[in-house]
Amino acid sequence: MTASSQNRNVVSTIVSLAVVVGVALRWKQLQKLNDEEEQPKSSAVAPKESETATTSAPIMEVKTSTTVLEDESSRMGRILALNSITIAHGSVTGTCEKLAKELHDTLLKLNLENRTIQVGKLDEWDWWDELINDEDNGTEPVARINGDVHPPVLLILLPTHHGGSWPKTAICLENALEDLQNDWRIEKFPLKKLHVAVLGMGCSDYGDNSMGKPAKEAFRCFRKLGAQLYGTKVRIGDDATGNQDRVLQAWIYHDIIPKLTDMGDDDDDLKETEPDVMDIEDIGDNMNGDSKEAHAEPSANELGVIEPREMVTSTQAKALKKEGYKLIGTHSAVKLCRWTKHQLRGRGGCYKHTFYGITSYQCMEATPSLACANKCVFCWRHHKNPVGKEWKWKVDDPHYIVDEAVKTHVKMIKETKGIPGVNVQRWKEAHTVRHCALSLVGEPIMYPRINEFLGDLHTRDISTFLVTNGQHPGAISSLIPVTQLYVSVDAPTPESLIAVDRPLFSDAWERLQESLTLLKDKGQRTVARLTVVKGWNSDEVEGYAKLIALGKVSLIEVKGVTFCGKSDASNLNMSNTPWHHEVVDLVRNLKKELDILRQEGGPDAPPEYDLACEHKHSVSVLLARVDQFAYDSENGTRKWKTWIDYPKFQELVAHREKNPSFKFSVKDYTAETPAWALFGSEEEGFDPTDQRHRKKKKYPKYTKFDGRGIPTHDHEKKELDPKERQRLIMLMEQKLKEVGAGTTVTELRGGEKLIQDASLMFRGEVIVR
Ligand SMILES: Cc1cc2nc3c(=O)[nH]c(=O)nc-3n(C[C@H](O)[C@H](O)[C@H](O)COP(=O)(O)O)c2cc1C
Repeated sequence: MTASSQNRNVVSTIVSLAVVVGVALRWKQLQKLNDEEEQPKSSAVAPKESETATTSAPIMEVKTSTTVLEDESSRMGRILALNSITIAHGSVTGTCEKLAKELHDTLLKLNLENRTIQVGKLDEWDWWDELINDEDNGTEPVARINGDVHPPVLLILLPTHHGGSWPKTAICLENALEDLQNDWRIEKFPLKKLHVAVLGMGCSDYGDNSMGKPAKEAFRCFRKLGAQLYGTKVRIGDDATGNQDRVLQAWIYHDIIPKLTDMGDDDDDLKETEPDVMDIEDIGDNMNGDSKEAHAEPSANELGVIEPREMVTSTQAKALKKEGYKLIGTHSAVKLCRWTKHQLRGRGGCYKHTFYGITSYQCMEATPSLACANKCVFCWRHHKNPVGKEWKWKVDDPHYIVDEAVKTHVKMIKETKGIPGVNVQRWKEAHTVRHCALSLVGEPIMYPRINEFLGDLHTRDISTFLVTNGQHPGAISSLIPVTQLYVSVDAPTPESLIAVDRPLFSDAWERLQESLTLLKDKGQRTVARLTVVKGWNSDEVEGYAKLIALGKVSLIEVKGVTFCGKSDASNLNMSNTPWHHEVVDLVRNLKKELDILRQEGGPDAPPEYDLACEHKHSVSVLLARVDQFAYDSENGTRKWKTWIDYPKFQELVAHREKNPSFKFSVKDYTAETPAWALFGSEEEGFDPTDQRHRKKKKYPKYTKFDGRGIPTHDHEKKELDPKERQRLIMLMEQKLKEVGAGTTVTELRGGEKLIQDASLMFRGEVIVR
């Protein structure tokens, strides 16, 4: 039992249930008064649709009694109010929320007479108070005057979290149900007047039978507490098959609507009879729903089919295409990177150009596996791709994928000809793909024929930058040499890894550690990639250092997260995006921690790293191994060779192809890093052969800003005079009036996003992510 529920019980053991109810009511009112005092006026919430007269459905107005007026600070109506229908969801990544809205819309269209319909998040109610307090705010007399009396209906949508646990957003309900069952002072079937239906969401790819557990538990608890359950089974939607919409429809049309429209004046429901309690253990097998269309897709066994299914469902394909992905075969995709377009227009390349000398306009972003075993909070795909622990889908031919990927990429290049400012010479060269970034979406290393796929790219003289999230150590150890092999290190502790990556594997931390350890013996260039999400994984640098030490990686890339616009599936916003100087600070601290570990010595001591390059434009900094990439110039200054000799790499892999016992290593294909790409250079990692594009050149370049984003220092790093500061403050205030305090994201042609945010107005760049 939780601490909060224990407290509640300690307080309430001194009074009878009747008194508890009274106290609870008063306490709730007092709480609300307190809350009101603490909250600024501007945060007052607008009335819900169902509380206003603006909805098209004939919703009964219930705000007539004194009790309701007393309770007016509450946004949500009472759960046990007669004639109420409450839709409550515990959504974290948006699925249940979306389905709850669809259910709400469907019920509104039914024009159910004399009902209030409300929809909200579970944590908008105090469930203990709601479920023991059946004083319905005076709705009963009003309802009786109007004729029909309907029992309260509660429709719950619950996602599944790790190992079948309830998501944080639903713990409030879990605790209340547990307390209600365990509290000896409460009558036997306290919820007998309540009608309940529960819908579960989960993902069978977790493969641990956890799918829908919270929904099943809720179902059992409500039944134990005497509630009238709609349907004898809990329906469960499955992300892996994308059947959520069908399950919702089955729930609505088979379980909910027949009951809602049937019950009419059926006062039996309100009679204080013993409910028909089904043996709880019987529920188990029936949990998946009783109508065929509500089921998760039938298994291969059921169909007698041996052929595995295709990875991407039609819903997922639609969503991915909408985001600009060109799907290839049944599990691969390419997409034109914004940096490709940037460099074609002479506006600078990506950080891989700065750090490693790739030509961004000859780089193809691709993946042979749209599926992934994580649902990272910063995933720029907003989780529209499938998830899975292991490959269980049809396998396309690797040569077909490479062929189609290149053709599709070149087709997209052709289409860029019309973009203003495209450099014709570069555009022509761009028709030859020279690099492949396998970091687009999903987990490339999951593809069972990844080595053949990579080999095909190498025979076409295409370099390979492969990024894995470290959940498949087996695939890392059997991987052939690639130009650069990355493992994403998204969090420094097991707890933060679960919070940030939201992995399918319960041993995700151990898998990451094993993957990093395997990097030590790969031979070629290896990279630990850190994506900094402010407030999520930006602390505990010591933890990062320990992880990195496991692999003794060649390079450490630290990059600020890119904000990809608001998404149902992500809680990120602009405040999670670090400034470049914050990333630099983190990198300096990381270096210090690595130095400490190195000085401590021992077999796991990391090698020496130093800050080698930066690309301010994409908030990225590179730490490189001194022994592999640094050398002293004649005048004693440190120089770097982080760039790649691509023809040499192709030569080496070709040699290895002929003679598999041939080994080569990092130093065999390094190349000199130009001065403009080095950390601390004037150019901040921006290739001087290109032109940095600044918005209308409206403001001069500033070098320092205060916390609000107002410049404090001019382009020569001199402090601005107070008069100029005042002018800029006024400009910012004016902008704030225009665009508000938050961030607006406008989707531009080609999927780029324009971020409007007053705090960025003096940064001088077009902020397209
Ligand atoms: C952090 C996290 C952990 C999850 N763990 C499980 C799990 O253990 N078992 C399962 O069946 N589904 C699991 N899922 C899948 C969700 O239940 C599923 O994606 C659901 O549709 C999410 O609903 P929501 O978008 O409304 O939050 C998990 C999802 C997340 C984000």
